[in-house]
Amino acid sequence: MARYWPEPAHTHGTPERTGVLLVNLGTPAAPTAAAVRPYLKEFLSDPRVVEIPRVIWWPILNGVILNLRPKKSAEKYAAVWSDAGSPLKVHTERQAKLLAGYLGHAGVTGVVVDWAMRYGAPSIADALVRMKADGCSRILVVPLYPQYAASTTASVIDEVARCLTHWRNLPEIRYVRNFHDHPGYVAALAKSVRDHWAKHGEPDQLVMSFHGIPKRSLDLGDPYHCECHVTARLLAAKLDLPPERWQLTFQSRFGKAEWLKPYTQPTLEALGRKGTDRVDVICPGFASDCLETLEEIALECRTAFLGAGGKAFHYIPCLNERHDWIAALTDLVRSRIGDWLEAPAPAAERLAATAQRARAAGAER
Ligand SMILES: C=CC1=C(C)c2cc3[nH]c(cc4nc(cc5[nH]c(cc1n2)c(C)c5CCC(=O)O)C(CCC(=O)O)=C4C)c(C)c3C=C
Ligand SMILES: [Fe+2]
Ligand SMILES: [Fe+2]
Repeated sequence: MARYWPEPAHTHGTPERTGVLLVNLGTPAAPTAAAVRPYLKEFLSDPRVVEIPRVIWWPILNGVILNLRPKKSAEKYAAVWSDAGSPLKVHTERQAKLLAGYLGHAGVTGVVVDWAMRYGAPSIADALVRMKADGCSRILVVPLYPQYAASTTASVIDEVARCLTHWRNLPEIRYVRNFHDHPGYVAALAKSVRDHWAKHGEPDQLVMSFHGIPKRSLDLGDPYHCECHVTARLLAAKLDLPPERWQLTFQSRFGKAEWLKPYTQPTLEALGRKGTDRVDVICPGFASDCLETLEEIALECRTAFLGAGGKAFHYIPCLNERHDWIAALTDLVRSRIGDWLEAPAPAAERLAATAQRARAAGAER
């Protein structure tokens, strides 16, 4: 008698697998105005990012902004672009590859790790289709933003949900909401600072600069501001820094409205003016170096601080491919998918299907 072990019908013969999807913000395909324009259009059309009524925002976006900003932004991108491409994309892809390796090393086998960008390519839609083809019936989405913000984290979840509106047979989905206080992430940040100081000595002041958001978002209940403060306090505590040796600032203001304060560049200029010799800046809200860190901080803010009278400016890189950070990410992912790995859900279905086939085979005999 032929014996076989049927796959659960609903997977149509493909195995049940767990997928992990890392998502970052997105970046243009090239450092040119022609490539920056469609990227900015997609990004700034997201109602999670610009919360102004469309009738007002649309003419501003399609008029002034998309005519003037692409050229200026492209020049900034050109200053940080590498042979491998946009730093944000390069680091995110490497992080995904490393995570897959670390999970395997930790004995977590058979997990599909993929990566995508919220805006531009590679898209979340394509990643979900690839993961489905790979047999992923459970997917953990990991927005690579340590601090939750509606404009970033929630926007990733919106997009995942939007993509799945076209599907019939949905995977089980979970997402990491934040990891601003994850001990491994904070320890990796602290170690990256200590590594820098071991080589270059200590500064007078450590500035922790986070990407800003409009102040209105805080007033409406966005937890981002508080989560940035928690990360900063945890990092300062791990470094044993007294309050007078560090401060938190917000960078990358966009538009004319008030954003979270204090603003990074004016703070650095004030430090330069009042005679602070050396400032180190770290950007703990970015898991990867990108335009906002490499251009705005490491180039523009350096010039501003030195121009205001500062003597030395050090930029401490993002966690990027650091071993301790990828280990923390592995730990974070494992903690969220552990039950998916331990208890293979199809077992009950398999047994039921096998019993049914056995009964049917018996009836035929
Ligand atoms: C780290 C978290 C981020 C938050 C919060 C965030 C909010 C936010 N950003 C804009 C507008 C722009 N941001 C741009 C670049 C950019 N932003 C983040 C991260 C956050 N943004 C990253 C990682 C990057 C870099 C992308 C890269 O390719 O390297 C840009 C594009 C560049 C430019 O033209 O200045 C814009 C525009 C808003 C309006 C906002 C909150 C409402
Ligand atoms: Fe941004
Ligand atoms: Fe707060």
